[in-house]
Amino acid sequence: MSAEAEPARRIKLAPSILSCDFTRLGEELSAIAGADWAHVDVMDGAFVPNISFGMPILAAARRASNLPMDVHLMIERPERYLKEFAAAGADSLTVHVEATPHVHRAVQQIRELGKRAGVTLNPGTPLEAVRPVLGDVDLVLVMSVNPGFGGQKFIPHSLERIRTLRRWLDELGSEAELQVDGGVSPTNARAVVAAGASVLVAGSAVYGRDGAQAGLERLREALK
Ligand SMILES: O=C(CO)[C@@H](O)[C@H](O)COP(=O)(O)O
Ligand SMILES: [Fe+2]
Repeated sequence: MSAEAEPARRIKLAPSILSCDFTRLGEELSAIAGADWAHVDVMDGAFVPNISFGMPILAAARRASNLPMDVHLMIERPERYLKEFAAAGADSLTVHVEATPHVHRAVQQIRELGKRAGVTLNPGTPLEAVRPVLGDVDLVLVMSVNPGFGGQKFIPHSLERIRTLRRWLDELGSEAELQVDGGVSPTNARAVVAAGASVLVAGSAVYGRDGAQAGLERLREALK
């Protein structure tokens, strides 16, 4: 039976703390204790047109929560900082193919640091760009918005890209997680999972309205 007909895999939820209230970081992390991972968006103002935060905030989040820290590096030449982010508490480190000419080396370095190695690409980048490293990663992230900001609208064509990557991973016999990030909400979560995603990132849909606990619950309900 195809993934389209019946998504059988256990779906992980990874709320993005980019949308949380930073004055209450500890409480905002406690509110998502029922999630699977905390998604940590690092932006450098060069690779993307926004600056978020770096190692000190990751280290604080690490101290405040037992959740695995899933770090999405939207920074130029991420290999310069992998060691520091690993030391600050990252459990997974995801790099953009557009951000380095040495994506394979970066992935190798992440694994040598003992962390989950992830690769990702912008919505406008052909999927072929990640294909050579699919057998070497623990996670593939499909960006379903242009990276840089929370609260954007899901790009519908992303569903096709998720389906293709799911097929490629299955053909390789890869157990890598297929993560989707950007505009994920209770409205589209089922379709994203049906297309083959195993990890959903959600920022504004979790932290946006009436508290993260309720937001997380709505997302889970939508998947039932
Ligand atoms: O990496 C990014 C944005 O660049 C994301 O992780 C966002 O933080 C997700 O936020 P929503 O689109 O779910 O509001
Ligand atoms: Fe992200």
